[in-house]
Amino acid sequence: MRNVASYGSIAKVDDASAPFSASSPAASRWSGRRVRPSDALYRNAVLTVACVLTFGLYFCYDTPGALVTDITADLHLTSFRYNLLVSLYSWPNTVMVFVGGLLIDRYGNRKSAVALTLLVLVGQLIMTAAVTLRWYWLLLVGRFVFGIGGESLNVCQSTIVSRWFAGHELAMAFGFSLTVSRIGSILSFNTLPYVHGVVGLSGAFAVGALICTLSIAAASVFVCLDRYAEQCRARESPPSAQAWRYRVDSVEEEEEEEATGSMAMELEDGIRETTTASGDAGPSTATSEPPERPQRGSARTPPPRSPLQLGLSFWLCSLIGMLAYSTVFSFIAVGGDFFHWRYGASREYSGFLVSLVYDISMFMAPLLGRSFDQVGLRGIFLLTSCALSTLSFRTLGTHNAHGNPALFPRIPLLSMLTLGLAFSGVSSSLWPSMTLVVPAASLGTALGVAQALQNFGTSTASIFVGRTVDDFGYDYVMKVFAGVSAVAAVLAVWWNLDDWVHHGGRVNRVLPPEPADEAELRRQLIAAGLAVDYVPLYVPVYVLISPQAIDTVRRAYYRRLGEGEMGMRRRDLYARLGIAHPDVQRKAAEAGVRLPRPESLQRPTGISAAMTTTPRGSATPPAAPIVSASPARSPGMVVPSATRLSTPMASASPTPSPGSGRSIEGQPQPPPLPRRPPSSSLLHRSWKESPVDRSNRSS
Ligand SMILES: NCCCC[C@H](NC(=O)[C@@H](N)CC(=O)O)C(=O)O
Repeated sequence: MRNVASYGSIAKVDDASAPFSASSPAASRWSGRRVRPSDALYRNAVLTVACVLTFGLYFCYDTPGALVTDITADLHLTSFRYNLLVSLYSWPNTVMVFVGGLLIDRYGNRKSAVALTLLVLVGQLIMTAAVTLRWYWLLLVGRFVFGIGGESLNVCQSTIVSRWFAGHELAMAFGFSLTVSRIGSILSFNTLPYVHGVVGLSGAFAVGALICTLSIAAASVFVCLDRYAEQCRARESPPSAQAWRYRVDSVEEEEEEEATGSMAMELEDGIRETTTASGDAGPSTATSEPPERPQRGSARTPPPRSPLQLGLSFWLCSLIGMLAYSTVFSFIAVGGDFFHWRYGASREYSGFLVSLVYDISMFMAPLLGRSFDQVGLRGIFLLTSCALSTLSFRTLGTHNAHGNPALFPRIPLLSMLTLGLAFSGVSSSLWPSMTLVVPAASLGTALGVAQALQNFGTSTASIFVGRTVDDFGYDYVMKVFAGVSAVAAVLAVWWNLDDWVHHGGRVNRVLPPEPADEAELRRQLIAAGLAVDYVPLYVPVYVLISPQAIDTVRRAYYRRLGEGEMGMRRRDLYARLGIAHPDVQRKAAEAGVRLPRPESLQRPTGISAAMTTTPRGSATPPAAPIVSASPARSPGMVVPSATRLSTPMASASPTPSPGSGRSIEGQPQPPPLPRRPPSSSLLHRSWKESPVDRSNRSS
């Protein structure tokens, strides 16, 4: 047996085995309105903790950069040793972050977020111990552990954001996560030198560890929020609904298969689209609750794909990211030196110019993200950003005929503003697009591969810069960077074309609201026959069969026949009394049915009698007089004998009295029906206002 439970405004079929689930109307009545994962407040909380996840990571990542002079001086590090320390974050991640992505797909976001924030903290604590003990090798170990946790944490954050904010909020949510990450970097550069002055190197690293605990707290809160959302979803989505989702997914899959030839991919795409949500209920759902993570072991759950199955679109996107990020990151690493030596800028101004990339990105990321959500065009903007990078590097590596380092003095500032805008565009459009071109079940793997490529590109570019600058100079390096950015732009053209031809331009489209949006979910449940939309069903039926409706139709009918208000009241009265209306009598005569003559009617004193039997002030209108051959049944009531109709003509009265057609003089009478008040309030009003009645009462 199934019953219908309330799902917000949705009536949904639920299993009777859970008669008082927390989502049942009864439970809702007792518990009041519960916070729903689709609430804006809830989703903002999720976004906040998701952003804070990597705050500690970015703060600590830039600690060596912020304290470069102090670290090298305090620990007596050579340039090689320092660079080895810094690059030990990236090198292992040319492989390790790929493994991390696989594990994230395997174990889910909640476990991964906690484990990875812990790993980042452990790495930072090891580094803190290392600088305290002045053990360089331990510093390397710490940076290694920190890097393994950190890059995978980036992947985890991206999968969380894409699952909770899939749809029309995706890019903006990514933008906010980038902003918080940038704030972590900027805070590190701006505060750590002062912190070092107060508490020394160990203290500065310890502050980083303290900030990492903030990220662990964020991970813990995320676990609670995500789990609660999942519980809500489980309560509100019966197993059959889940099964239906997968059925719909496979339909989508078949449609897409023709275009892509990849059945599994589209099945997973469909699952992401129907379960993300942001959540799944996310119901930002939009109402968005987080998308449901496909459960392993489920017969219908598609397995994560191997990287080789991720498709051309993904690989192009990853390559663009690798080229674009590697030039910017490796330029940032040497930017201060570059501006100082090549342009003669002061150390401070050089630092300011370099930091512009992060500063602009911090402000622009959410703005660009919001724009992408509103107008789409992620692919076009990624292409434009790569072109802007090309322009920026090209101008930085251009000199006038006299060998002066700039075509005009403002080149560094303008180029860095351009590069900042380009970097913002790349980071704001690349990651949301990445989540659109890979199936949800393989997102961790895909982002892991992309990050691994990015780390490989950045490490390689850094080595290239180190080996090239001394022999060929910075101009050469800038020109190579411009060339690499141009290649990225060409790949972006290819990527856009491929997406347009094979996938209908999905990366440039405006995404619809979360599928878990309540309205959409209701539509889906109703379409699947799992919910009853009682508003369309119940209200029209009620309206159609209501006494008011019947009376309105009847009145409209008689009005069309030219009956006035008084005539209709008379009809009401005749109907109530069970007396044949003159029209009826005429028709009966025409039909050859003999009706008693109207003159045989006694004065309807029975009306008064009937009224006296109705308590004053009673909400129940006076019942029509019960017609009975037995006066004993209704003492004081005069039976208008020979006036009751038993012929079909009685039905000429649209609202026959309960007693009509049951009493014809000389004929056997059926047992009297129980008294029942007239159902129409209009009839009641007519009755009360009837002048006949008034005259009867006065008599
Ligand atoms: N969840 C954020 C997506 C990554 C943002 C991106 N960072 C990276 O790609 C890191 N691999 C950078 C690093 O090496 O720290 C960014 O735009 O910062």
